[in-house]
Amino acid sequence: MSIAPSVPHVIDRATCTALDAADPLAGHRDLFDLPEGVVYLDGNSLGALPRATAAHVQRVIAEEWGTGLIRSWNDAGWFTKPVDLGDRIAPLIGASAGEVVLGDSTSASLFQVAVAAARLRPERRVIVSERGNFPTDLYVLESVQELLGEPARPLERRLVDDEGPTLADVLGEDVTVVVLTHVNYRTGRMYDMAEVTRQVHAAGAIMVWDLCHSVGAVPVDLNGAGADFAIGCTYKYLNGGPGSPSFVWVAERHQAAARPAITGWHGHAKPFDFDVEYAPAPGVTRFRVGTPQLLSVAALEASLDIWRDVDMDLLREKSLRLTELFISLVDSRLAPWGVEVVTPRQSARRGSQVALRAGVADGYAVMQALIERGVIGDFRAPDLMRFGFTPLYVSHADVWDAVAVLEDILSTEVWREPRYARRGAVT
Ligand SMILES: Cc1ncc(COP(=O)(O)O)c(C=O)c1O
Ligand SMILES: Nc1c(O)cccc1C(=O)C[C@H](N)C(=O)O
Repeated sequence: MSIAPSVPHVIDRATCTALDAADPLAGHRDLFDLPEGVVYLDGNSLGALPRATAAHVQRVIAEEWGTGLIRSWNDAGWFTKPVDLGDRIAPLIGASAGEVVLGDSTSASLFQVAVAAARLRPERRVIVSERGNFPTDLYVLESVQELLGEPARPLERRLVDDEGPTLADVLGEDVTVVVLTHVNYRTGRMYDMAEVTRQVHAAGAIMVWDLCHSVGAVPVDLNGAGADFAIGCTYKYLNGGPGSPSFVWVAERHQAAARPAITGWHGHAKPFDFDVEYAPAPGVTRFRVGTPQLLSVAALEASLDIWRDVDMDLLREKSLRLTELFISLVDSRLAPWGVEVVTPRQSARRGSQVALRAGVADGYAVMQALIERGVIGDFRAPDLMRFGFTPLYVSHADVWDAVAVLEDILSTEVWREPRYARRGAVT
C-alpha cells in the first residue's frame, strides 16, 4: 500500500482546493449533513450526521415499531441485528463474519471482554494497561480486579508508559491480559498492532485492543495481527450517532471457551426456551447481554451503508495527507507563538487526529475562540487542543481554513478575552 501523503512543499489555499479536486473520496462529503460554514474537526469524539440517517430511523419508528409492533422482532430482523451489523463492521477491522457483535457502551463491552480474557489465564494475576489510556478503560479494569481477585490471590493492575515501566518491562509469566487503545485519544499516537500483539503473546498473555479511535479512521487487521479480543465504539468515525452501540470482537479460536462477565438472555443458546439455567450461545453471540437499543442500532445501520464502497487504503492515504498538511501548516505559520505538535510525525505511528500544545497561549481559550468562529475541535486537559480529521468529510481546504483562523486568533490575541476563560465541564 502506498501511504505517501504527497503534500506539496509550497502550500496555499489554491493548492488545497486542487488536492480536493483530485481527491477520490471528496464525493463522500455529500453523504453528510454538515452545517454551512462549519469546519468540523471533532469526528474523533462524535461523528457527523449522515444524510440518510433521519429518514431511515423515521422509517424504523413508523413502520417497524408503529405498524409492525412486536412482530418486528422477527419480521424486521430486530433480534439478529446486533449480529448482522457486527458482520458489517467486521471487514473494517480485519475480522471474519461471526466474530463481531454489537454491545452496549464501550465501557460495558470492555468489562464483558476483559473478564472473559482474564478467565482464559486464571493462574496469572496481573492485568496491564497504559497510564495514558482513556480513563474509562482503567476504571473498568478496577472492576475486573475486584470481581476476579480473591483475598489470597488478588489481581494487580500495572500501568505502563514511555517513561517506564514500559510494556516490555512488565511483561512476564504473571501477566494475564494486556488492554491497550490502538490510537491514543489525546495524542493520536498509534501502536503497531501486530508487533505489540506478538510481544504480549510471547509472554503468554491475552491481548485486548480498544479500537474507539481506529475503526473507520485507519485500516485495522485484528486477525492479521493475531489479536485475541477487541472492543470499540461506533459514534466517532463510523458516524452512528450519540450513544450508538459499541461492538465486541472475539477471535474465532477463543469463542467456544470464552465466558463473558455478564450472562444475559440475548446471549443464551435458546433465549425463548426461558430456561432457569444459563447456556451460552455458540460463537460471539454469547457476548450479547439484553435488549439492544434498536433506535440507535437503526441509526448505525444507516451510517454503515456509507462504508460499503470505501477503499480503506485510499482512506488512509487521505487521512495522512490531511494530518500531514495540518502539521506542516502549523509548523510554518504558528511557530511564532510556540505552538507544538504533540502527535507523532512518523506517519506509521499516527492515527487520524493531531494534538497541539498552544505554546504561549491558553489552549482552552484558543479552542473556545476557534469554536466560536466555526472551527470545531476540542480540548483535553491539562493542555491539549485536539483536531480530528475524518477522511470521509474533511477537505484539504478545511485544513487550510482551520489553520488560518487559528493563526488569526493567536496573532490578534482575541483568546485573552474573558468570555473564553475556562469554566465548568467540557466535552
Ligand atoms: C479509547 C476510548 N475508550 C472508551 C471510550 C468511551 O466509552 P463509552 O462509549 O463507554 O463512553 C472512549 C471515548 O469516550 C475512548 O476514547
Ligand atoms: N463518549 C463521549 C461522551 O459520552 C461525552 C462526551 C465526549 C465523549 C467522547 O467520545 C470523548 C472521546 N472518547 C475522547 O476521546 O475524549
